[in-house]
Amino acid sequence: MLRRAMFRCGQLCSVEFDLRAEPLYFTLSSSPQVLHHAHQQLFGDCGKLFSLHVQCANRIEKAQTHAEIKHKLSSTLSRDCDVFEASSFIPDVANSVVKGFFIRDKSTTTLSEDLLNTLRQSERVCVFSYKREGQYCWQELWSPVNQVEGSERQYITPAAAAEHHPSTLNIRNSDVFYSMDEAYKVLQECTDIIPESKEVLKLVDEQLETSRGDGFPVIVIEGLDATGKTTLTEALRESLNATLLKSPPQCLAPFRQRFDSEPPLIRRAFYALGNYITAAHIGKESLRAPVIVDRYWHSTAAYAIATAVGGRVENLPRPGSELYQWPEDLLQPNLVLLLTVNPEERLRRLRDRGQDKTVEEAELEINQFFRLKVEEAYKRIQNPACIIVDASPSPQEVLQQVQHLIRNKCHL
Ligand SMILES: Nc1ncnc2c1ncn2[C@@H]1O[C@H](COP(=O)(O)OP(=O)(O)OP(=O)(O)O)[C@@H](O)[C@H]1O
Ligand SMILES: Nc1ccn([C@@H]2O[C@H](COP(=O)(O)O)[C@@H](O)[C@H]2O)c(=O)n1
Repeated sequence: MLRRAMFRCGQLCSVEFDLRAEPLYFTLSSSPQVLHHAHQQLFGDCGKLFSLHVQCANRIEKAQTHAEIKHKLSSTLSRDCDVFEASSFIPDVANSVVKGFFIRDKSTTTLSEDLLNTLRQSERVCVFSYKREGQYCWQELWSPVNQVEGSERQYITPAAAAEHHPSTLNIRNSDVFYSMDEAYKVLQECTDIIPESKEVLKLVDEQLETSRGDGFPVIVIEGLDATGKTTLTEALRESLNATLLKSPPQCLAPFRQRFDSEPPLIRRAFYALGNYITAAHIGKESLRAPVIVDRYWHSTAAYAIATAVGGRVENLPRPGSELYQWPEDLLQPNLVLLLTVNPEERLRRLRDRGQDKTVEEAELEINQFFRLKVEEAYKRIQNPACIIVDASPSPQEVLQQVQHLIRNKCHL
């Protein structure tokens, strides 16, 4: 197999060197180019530098191999190795991103080389190494025996930042699905390796009738975990004499853990299909009574986008991006309410629920960027957009606030 570098001439390349800052951007050229200071810092004076990516035509195998490598790198490499997420892409061109890793090994051991050599024995894994001479740095195909495999030198050439963060380019139909068919295809492609896919597809097939006439209102309650969705949806069910549904629906519960352990392509397709099953239930139930839905497409899209996009909130797709548009073939609710509480109150609620203190604090601290991105993505979703509800007051006050909104917007 021809091994082609992830970082290639003609493409813009990025390395998530520091998650709090912009990625470091560069291109490649066949003539030597002087590195900027920041690039020198990244490449450093340390001994060994590698890039690594999966090259494979089958998207399911590629996603799984990438996830396996990510796990291996983080669990095996010593503290002397830094592993950065890296991409190469064509600016503004959807699905042009090739994802991989950049490894900086400061140790004197051969741990990273041993691991890379093992990975490299797979036809699908390509490893390139970097050499420095003064202010110049270039990449070459890496072979542990001969050190380099005589490929042409490609010099690292500093470049200006891309207008759109690379992780936004591959979201459509990899992280977020905008039609049932696209999500369905992913699970069809998985049936050999994940037998449960067949059962999920069967459940989807059984629920195809999703059209809804002028039935009762459908109200979706969204929000991060521990914002009070369960508490509120139960109270609304009683007070409105409504039917309470969830996405993913109960019939998918036995499969959830299985799909949660899969890479984003497969996991997100599973949740997308869950929404279509819930839509079918909504279609039927809203003929009889108002329907309250605990999480729906806003959650599926917001979590998927926030996970796919590295680093800061500023890296999210811009407001108004088509990535925030509701899928045309998915039943729309009449009202979507987003419960928000400040991080301290959410932490208190998580604690009261009995979650281990250190774990939850670590989660809030480490995932601060993630939480901000999920909340912001929720707010950017359109048609329908969500209405923000301050869920900090007591459960009774939140219920009253929401009942008032439902009366005004849905005339219930
Ligand atoms: N308005 C409120 N004021 C104070 N505590 C609340 C309020 N609403 C819910 N809680 C408490 O906060 C915790 C989380 O609430 P709940 O389980 O309803 O959240 P959730 O959004 O459904 O969470 P998850 O998505 O993780 O299931 C529970 O212990 C609940 O009793
Ligand atoms: N409609 C939905 C609902 C959930 N998800 C995914 O599940 C996670 C949150 O679920 P909870 O049981 O904790 O509420 C979240 O990570 C989402 O990725 C979804 O995609 N779509």
